[in-house]
Amino acid sequence: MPSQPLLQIRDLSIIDKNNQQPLLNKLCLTIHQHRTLAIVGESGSGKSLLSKAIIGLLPPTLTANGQILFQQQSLLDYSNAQRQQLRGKQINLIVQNAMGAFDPMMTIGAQFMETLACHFNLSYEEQQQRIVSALQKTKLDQVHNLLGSHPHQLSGGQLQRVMIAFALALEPTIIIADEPTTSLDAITQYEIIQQLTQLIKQQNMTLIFITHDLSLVREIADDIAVMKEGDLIEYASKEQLFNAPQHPYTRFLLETRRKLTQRFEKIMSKPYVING
Ligand SMILES: Nc1ncnc2c1ncn2[C@@H]1O[C@H](COP(=O)(O)OP(=O)(O)OP(=O)(O)O)[C@@H](O)[C@H]1O
Repeated sequence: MPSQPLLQIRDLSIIDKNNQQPLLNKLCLTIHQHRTLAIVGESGSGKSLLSKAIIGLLPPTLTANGQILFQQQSLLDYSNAQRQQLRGKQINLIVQNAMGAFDPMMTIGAQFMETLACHFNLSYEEQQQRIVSALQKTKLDQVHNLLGSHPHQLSGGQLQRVMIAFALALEPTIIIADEPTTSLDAITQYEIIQQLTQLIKQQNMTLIFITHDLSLVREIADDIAVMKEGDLIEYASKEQLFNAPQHPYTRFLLETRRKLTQRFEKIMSKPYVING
């Protein structure tokens, strides 16, 4: 039984003001509380633009028409100040390139405290408690050393975990994760996503997860939206989509993945022989 709609997107179009080209076409999507929605689709299909429109970070050369209702409030009618207040605390974005998201001149601890101060009125001790707890939840070691470090002193995996900890510490209603681990190796990627999805469930948050990776989607999603060339072509529960895909493009995506998996399994089942 689906829960309350948290986010309703109605006839959302995004137009390039320079040439009036539509980049997203009258997209309609309802996102329910406490669920994980995966958005999949080929490169350039409009996944990131959709997430930017939700969080209010579209570049000024693009315009959004239609409606984005968050808890019945029309976000496209919000002022910049209202959007800024919502960002981070209510709707939080975790992006792919963690390094670019941090200030290189400030320690992680100082940035964490600054972020919390924007949204909460906490004492120094309360801030520290919240920061350490969020970092530990993402399985980061030596938290105190880490807080004194600058971003360049951390690995890609550590930085991604810190970014997730920032998001969790703000206890947002929705986290949008836009290919958050693409730049990491497969094992670290898998571990981080597992932790992120577990923590999101524990903290009763809603997750929108943007990815190309259908195997990951099968693991973590409740619902799946498939995009192609600015259109939402299919939106269904995971079971429905994997068992009975309706659109030929969705069938093509699933078939391609199945063939790749079969090929991989065939290669792995052969004994390893060194020629020559
Ligand atoms: N600022 C912009 N101005 C004009 N066109 C843009 C802008 N940003 C994105 N686009 C175009 O909009 C389309 C959708 O881009 P978007 O970044 O949302 O794709 P995506 O599905 O997230 O792709 P990827 O998986 O490669 O990240 C693309 O054709 C892209 O070139």
